[in-house]
Amino acid sequence: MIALNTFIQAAMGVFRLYLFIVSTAQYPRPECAQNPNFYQTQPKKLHHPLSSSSISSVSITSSNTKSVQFFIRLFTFVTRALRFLCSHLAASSSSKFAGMKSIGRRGIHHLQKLNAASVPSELIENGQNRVIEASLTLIRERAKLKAELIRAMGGAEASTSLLGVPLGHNSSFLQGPAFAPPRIREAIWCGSTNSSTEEGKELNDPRILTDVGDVPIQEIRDCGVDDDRLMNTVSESVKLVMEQDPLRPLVLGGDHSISFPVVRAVSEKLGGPLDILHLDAHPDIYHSFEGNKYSHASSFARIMEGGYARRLLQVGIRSITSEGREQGKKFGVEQYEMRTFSSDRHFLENLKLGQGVKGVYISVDVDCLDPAFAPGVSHIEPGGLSFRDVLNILHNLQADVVAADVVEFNPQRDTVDGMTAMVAAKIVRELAAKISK
Ligand SMILES: NC(=[NH2+])NCCC[C@H](N)C(=O)O
Repeated sequence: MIALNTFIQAAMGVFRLYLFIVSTAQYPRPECAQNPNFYQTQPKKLHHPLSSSSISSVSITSSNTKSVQFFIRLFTFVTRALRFLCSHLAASSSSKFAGMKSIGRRGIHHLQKLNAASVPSELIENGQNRVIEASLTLIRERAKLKAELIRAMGGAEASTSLLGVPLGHNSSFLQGPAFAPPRIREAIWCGSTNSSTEEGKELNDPRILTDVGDVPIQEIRDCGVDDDRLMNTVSESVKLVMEQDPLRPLVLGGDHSISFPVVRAVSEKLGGPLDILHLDAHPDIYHSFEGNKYSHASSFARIMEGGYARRLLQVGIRSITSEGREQGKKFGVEQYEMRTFSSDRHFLENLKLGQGVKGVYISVDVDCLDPAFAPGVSHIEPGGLSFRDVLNILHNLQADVVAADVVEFNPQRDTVDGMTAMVAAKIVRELAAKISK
C-alpha cells in the first residue's frame, strides 16, 4: 500500500512539473503569481463551486489550451480517485489508521505523524503535558515579573498587559493571522510614531502597558494537542495574567477563534457575564462553520451558549448570512449593520456599557475597518468603518474595560510598508489607554 502511494505521489510530482513547464512556457504567468507572497497567501480553498484549486495558480485562457486543461482535469480526477482508494484501503487494513480518519484534516496533523511513527501514546501524552506546563510557566512567571515591576513603581488600579495568541488554523480562509503578534508589537514601538496615545497616556510607562509574550501555540500543536485542550490552555494563560493584580489582558490574535477561550477565561475569573462590544464585518456566530465548532466564524456562538455575555453589541457588520441573523436573534445579539451606520452613529459613538455586570470586553476584528484603511486582512469586505469611526466609538465609550482582543490582522496580506500593522497597533495602543488606570 505504501509503495503504491509513493509511486502515485512520484508520478503526480513528475506530471505536475511537466504541466507547469508546458503552461508557463506558452503563457505568461498571471501577475499575482509573480508576487513573492503569492504562494503564502493562497487560500486554503476557493469558494466558487466552479473553480478548481489544482489549476488556480496557472491561469490559462487561450482557446488552443483546451487539451492541456482537459489533461489537468483528467489527471486531477484520477489522482484524487486513487488517493481516496488508498486512504480507504489503508484505513480498513490497519486499526492504527482507523481512528485517524475521524481526527480530520483540520488541525491535528502532528498527532497523525506521531501515531504513524508509532510513538507510544503514554510518551505523547507525557510530552503534551510537559509542553503545556512549560508554556503556562512562561506566562505565569512573566506576569508575576511585570506585576512586581508595576508595584515597585507605585502601582496602578488597572494595567494593560499584552498576550499574543499566534493561532491561525481555525480560519476558514487564510491562516496569516498566526503571524500577527510580532508584527503588531514591532509597529507599537515603531519610531515613526510616538509612545503617547491620543488622550495623552504614556505607553512607555509599565504601569500603562506591559507584555507577557505569546502562548506558544505552534509548539503545543506540534506535539499533537487537540483544539479542546489548546483552547483550554489559552483560557488558562489569560487567567494567569489576571491573577497578577493589576494586570488586565489585551490579547493579540490570531484569528477570531481566540475570542472564545479569552472571553470564557475573563468571565470565569471575574465570576459572571460581561457586556461585549464586538467590532467586525462578520457576526462570527454560526453554530459551527464547515464542521468546525472552534471556527473563527463561530466564536460568538460559543460565547453566547456559555453564558459569558449579558449583552453583545456587534458593530460594523456588512457580511451577514441568514444564519447569522437567526443566530443573532436567538441569542438576543444587538447587531448594528453598516448600511444603517449613519443613523446609528450617534448612539454608537456615545455608548455606556457594563453597569450591573463584571465588566466590559472589547473584541476588535481588524476587518471592521474599510479595506481602504486596513487592507491586511483575510476577508476584504468593502463598505466598512473609518479608522476615526472606530476611535470615536472607543474613546467615547463609558465603561470599565476589563480585557480586549485585536484579531484577524493578516501580515501576509498587508502592504509592503506595513500599513495595517500600524493600524492594528494603533487600535492596541488606544485600547491599552482605555483599559489602564
Ligand atoms: N472573523 C472573521 N474574519 N470571520 C470571517 C467569517 C467568514 C465567513 N465566510 C462568514 O460567512 O461569516
